[in-house]
Amino acid sequence: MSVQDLGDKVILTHPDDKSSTATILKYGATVFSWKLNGTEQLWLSDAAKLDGSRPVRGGIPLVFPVFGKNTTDEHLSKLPQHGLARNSTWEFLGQTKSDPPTVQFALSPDNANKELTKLWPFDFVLLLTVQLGRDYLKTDIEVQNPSTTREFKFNWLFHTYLKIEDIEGTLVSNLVGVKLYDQLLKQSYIDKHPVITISDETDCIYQNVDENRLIQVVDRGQPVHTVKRHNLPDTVVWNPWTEKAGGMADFEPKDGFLQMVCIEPGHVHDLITLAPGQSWSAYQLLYKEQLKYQAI
Ligand SMILES: O=P(O)(O)OC[C@H]1O[C@H](O)[C@H](O)[C@@H](O)[C@@H]1O
Repeated sequence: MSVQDLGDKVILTHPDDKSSTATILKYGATVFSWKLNGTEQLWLSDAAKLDGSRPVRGGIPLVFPVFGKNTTDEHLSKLPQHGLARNSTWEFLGQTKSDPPTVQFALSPDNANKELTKLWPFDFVLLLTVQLGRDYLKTDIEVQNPSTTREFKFNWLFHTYLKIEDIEGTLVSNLVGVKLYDQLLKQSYIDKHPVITISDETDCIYQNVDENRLIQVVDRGQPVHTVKRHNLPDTVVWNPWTEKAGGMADFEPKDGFLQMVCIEPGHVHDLITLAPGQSWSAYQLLYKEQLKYQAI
């Protein structure tokens, strides 16, 4: 059975390898587990809420229609950090393919968090497609504007928590030479480091990253994760480190930041404007690839 609907969550099992699975919570349409040959690829806090009481701390939370906290847009500025997609229960539309197992989820004002759609009163349809490949996990998003009269502006981001052995031996590659906005320093600069190493709180938005750059998480010389993006020009690299992790009630264990790094593909450097009747789509592909240091 390659797709099981268990009520609050859906489990995909690859037909060629029963130990490769993906589990999606309908709340937030959050992929909170991706096992490849039985090995978990995503980091999930031990204190993550999976009961719909708050966004999932880990996996791949979905960020829409705003990344972070907007302070300028009349409506977006009323929404909580990261918007309403991750704290709404999506409708499971069912299986679109059995091999590779592929399923779809939908969100609109009909089923989105009512308190939040009051604050952001626009008509929208989100369609998330999750595909479990033999050695990859692909998440596609389509954002539709069904209105015939009103445009809306939005950000989109896959807030992906990647599981690693040890942050001290890990680096992130192929972002050299990219302009970033450092959310901690509140400064923009070009990252001239050949690779990113993380030894403290890190919160950087890499902007307009060439789509041909394969972002790799490399653990002691071995690429453990490769992230390919389509139509997602920006990538946030985030690690809360000790103090911030200590301040998050749903972040456990408190030293769990040593086993995770967030690589978050999105469109966040500015707002996308979607005209009436138009749609926008993008995807994130997580897969295994040999080491590829690129100079783009
Ligand atoms: O705690 P959350 O609302 O899930 O946000 C967690 C993090 O998300 C992103 O990575 C932002 O760049 C960070 O500034 C933020 O702390």
